[in-house]
Amino acid sequence: MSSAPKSAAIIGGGVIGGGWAARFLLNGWNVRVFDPDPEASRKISTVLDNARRSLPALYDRLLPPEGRISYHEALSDALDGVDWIQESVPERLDIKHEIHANINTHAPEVAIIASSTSGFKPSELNTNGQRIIVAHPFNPVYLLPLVELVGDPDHCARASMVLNALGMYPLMVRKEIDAHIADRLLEAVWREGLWLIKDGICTTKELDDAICMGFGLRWAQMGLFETYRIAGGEAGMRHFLAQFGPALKWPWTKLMDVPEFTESLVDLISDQSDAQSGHLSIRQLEHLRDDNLVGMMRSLKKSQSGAGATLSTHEQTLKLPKSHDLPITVSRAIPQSWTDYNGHMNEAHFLEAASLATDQFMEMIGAGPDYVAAGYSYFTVENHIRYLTELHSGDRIFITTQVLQGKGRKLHLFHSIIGPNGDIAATVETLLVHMNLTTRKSALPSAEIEEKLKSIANAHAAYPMPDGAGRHVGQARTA
Ligand SMILES: NC(=O)C1=CN([C@@H]2O[C@H](COP(=O)(O)OP(=O)(O)OC[C@H]3O[C@@H](n4cnc5c(N)ncnc54)[C@H](O)[C@@H]3O)[C@@H](O)[C@H]2O)C=CC1
Ligand SMILES: C[N+](C)(C)CC(=O)CC(=O)[O-]
Repeated sequence: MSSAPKSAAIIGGGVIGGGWAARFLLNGWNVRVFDPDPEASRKISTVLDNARRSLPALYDRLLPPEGRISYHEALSDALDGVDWIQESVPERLDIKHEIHANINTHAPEVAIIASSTSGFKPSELNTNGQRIIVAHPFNPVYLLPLVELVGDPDHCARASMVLNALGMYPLMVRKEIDAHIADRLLEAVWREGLWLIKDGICTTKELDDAICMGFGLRWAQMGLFETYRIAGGEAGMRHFLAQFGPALKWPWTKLMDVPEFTESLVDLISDQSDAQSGHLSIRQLEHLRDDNLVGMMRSLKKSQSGAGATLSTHEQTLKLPKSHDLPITVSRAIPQSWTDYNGHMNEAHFLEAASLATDQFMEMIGAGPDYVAAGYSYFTVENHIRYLTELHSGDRIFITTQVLQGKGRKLHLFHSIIGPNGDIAATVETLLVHMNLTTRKSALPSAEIEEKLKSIANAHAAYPMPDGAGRHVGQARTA
């Protein structure tokens, strides 16, 4: 396969097209946009700004260099030589049919052609023998991994590989159905919600509280069926069904009965929504949503649950840069969540970054997860941090790690955190001791590790002692 950047055509650059553009671009693809709206490039730039401040923050590795984005007045231009075509025009079958007919005329033969449609089936889109599949994403497309794939199995399988490489989670919908899987669920909650408000049972805020304070939190890490299995107690799902099965006959839902879509319903919902969130701009709400999503997804990554497992798999494909110098043990962007009220990276996260560097070094010498599972590891017994220059959200940093001593039970490392200008932003000097995890006592490392460390330490001895090594807080105590 050629290593030239791949390119995607984004047809319709609104909320969803803009999100797709960001997902492709930030994963190194070139993006070619076709949208007749003269405001399209401005709107997409704001989505890109959001994506740049949030997507890299999910990862403890750098994403590939950004691709190039271009805007095209003719559809045929936008489709020139592309590998993927993503249609995200408004959800109207007549508009979709018209644009699909044009796409079909100009699309490269090998390109995947996908529609973002929330609810139309491939059989409704492909009325003239086209080869469009559904690739239904979730907003914000640059952060949320789920994409529902519907249509020709071979095309969906190809699409699936691409989506995995973009850090997404393709879900094959095996049987086409109006509104796919996820949107049917959303639609059920949405319709029920409209009734609850129309009938004056609750306001938009109270309904949102009911989601955010309870089952919304559960659903990010386990779905409906796993959480209800647990809700059945020790007897699990069978007990849950025995208890709540009869409720299916009770009037606990109005699902088949949709409130009439009138001006007064629109006013009721919009006014309540203004009262609930009108004090914040859409941009502020987007930032709040994205920062929360990043925080949640990063913590799901630690437990490898739900979207965290997808994130972790993608992260493993992001390689550290090769170095002919001291080894690079971290290469990443600073997430917003690492900054504090002083508007810069908080002190605690310098240690977190250095701890990631130590973990990477452990992998390099063969003391990674398998070694730990075999009952041995290193424990940190001392750290000394020097904060030299400020770092800010979005800054790209890398860390080099020098072995100052690696003999017997002791391992003495010196991490230099290099900021975006190439300056040393901080140094973290770390002393570790090799441990037997069964006895919880210090012990000699394995012969292989001893050997590896010896050769690294010998090579690193050729470098001068780093500035600041051996420092302590030298402030004299005054009375
Ligand atoms: N908004 C959402 O939450 C989600 C929407 N979707 C689906 O994504 C698609 C797009 O929805 P949104 O982005 O929300 O709509 P939008 O209204 O934000 O954007 C639609 C864009 O298409 C452009 N457009 C209109 N006609 C066009 C044409 N003939 N050629 C090229 N561009 C054209 C418009 O100028 C506009 O920029 C729909 O199929 C929708 O169901 C999917 C997931 C979520
Ligand atoms: C409301 N909606 C049908 C446009 C929702 C979606 O398609 C998915 C989402 O992001 O909620």
